[in-house]
Amino acid sequence: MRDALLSVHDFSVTYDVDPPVEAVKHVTLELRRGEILGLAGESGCGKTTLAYGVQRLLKAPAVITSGSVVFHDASGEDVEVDRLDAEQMRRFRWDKVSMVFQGAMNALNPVAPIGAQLEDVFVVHRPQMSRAERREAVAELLEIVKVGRQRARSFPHELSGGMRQRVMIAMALALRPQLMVMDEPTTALDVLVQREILRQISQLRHEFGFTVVFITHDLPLLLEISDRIAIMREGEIVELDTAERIWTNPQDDYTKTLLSSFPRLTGERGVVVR
Ligand SMILES: Nc1ncnc2c1ncn2[C@@H]1O[C@H](COP(=O)(O)OP(=O)(O)OP(=O)(O)O)[C@@H](O)[C@H]1O
Repeated sequence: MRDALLSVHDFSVTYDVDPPVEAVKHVTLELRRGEILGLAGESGCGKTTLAYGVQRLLKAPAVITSGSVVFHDASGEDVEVDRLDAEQMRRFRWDKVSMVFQGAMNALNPVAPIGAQLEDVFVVHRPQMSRAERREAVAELLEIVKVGRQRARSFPHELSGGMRQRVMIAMALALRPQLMVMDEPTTALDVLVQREILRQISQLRHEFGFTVVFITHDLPLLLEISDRIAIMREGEIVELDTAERIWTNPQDDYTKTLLSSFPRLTGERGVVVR
């Protein structure tokens, strides 16, 4: 199996407004299997556009103006993402990649128990599963994300924000994707809950072997949880290196500025065991 999971080459996105916004400019990067890649940079630098763009999730006025994206599937097959038709793309998004959005926990249906909502993922995407199998899979998922199987009948409003976000992570894990893109997934949560969830994601990716792209402007957080960090500025990746080297020996002036803008709260990295 190849070490690389996703190869992005010369990828550019422009928002075709007046004047046009070149949101992502000639980005080339390779995601490695099993890593947590942090994507950092100020608001508006293009993080979300890049992450959505490589999955072809952008709508007009966004236009992909250059580049290619190849997904190196665990089966050994190379999937050229830009060549997939609509139906292949839909399946690709669910089976290979999953997303956890900012405030995702508010996307749960308020009038349906969380177990039923998780089950729906299997109803739609694994129609061959029996009801009993689905129920068991849901119970397992709720255990994995430490919500507990006994909560399957709970409604979203009966759960805390942290619990609801765990349910969303369970949903993202349901089909065992190879890549999980998390866009500010825990910013709405208090710091302790956030750390706890991140610790768990880090453990889960070892267990399940998925890759994580974690997007945030919270660089100290990324330093704790990421294997590598890409620093984005004005649509470009100005530096990409291990979290260790970004922390101890940043090369780019902008990275240095970003680092110096955060107070050293603990003086040390590694609150999250990687
Ligand atoms: N629909 C749109 N139309 C026009 N410009 C857009 C649109 N969406 C984003 N942009 C612009 O593209 C640039 C990149 O935005 P993007 O949301 O990708 O940045 P970001 O780094 O993810 O920011 P944030 O951290 O605030 O989410 C910004 O200048 C933004 O104003």
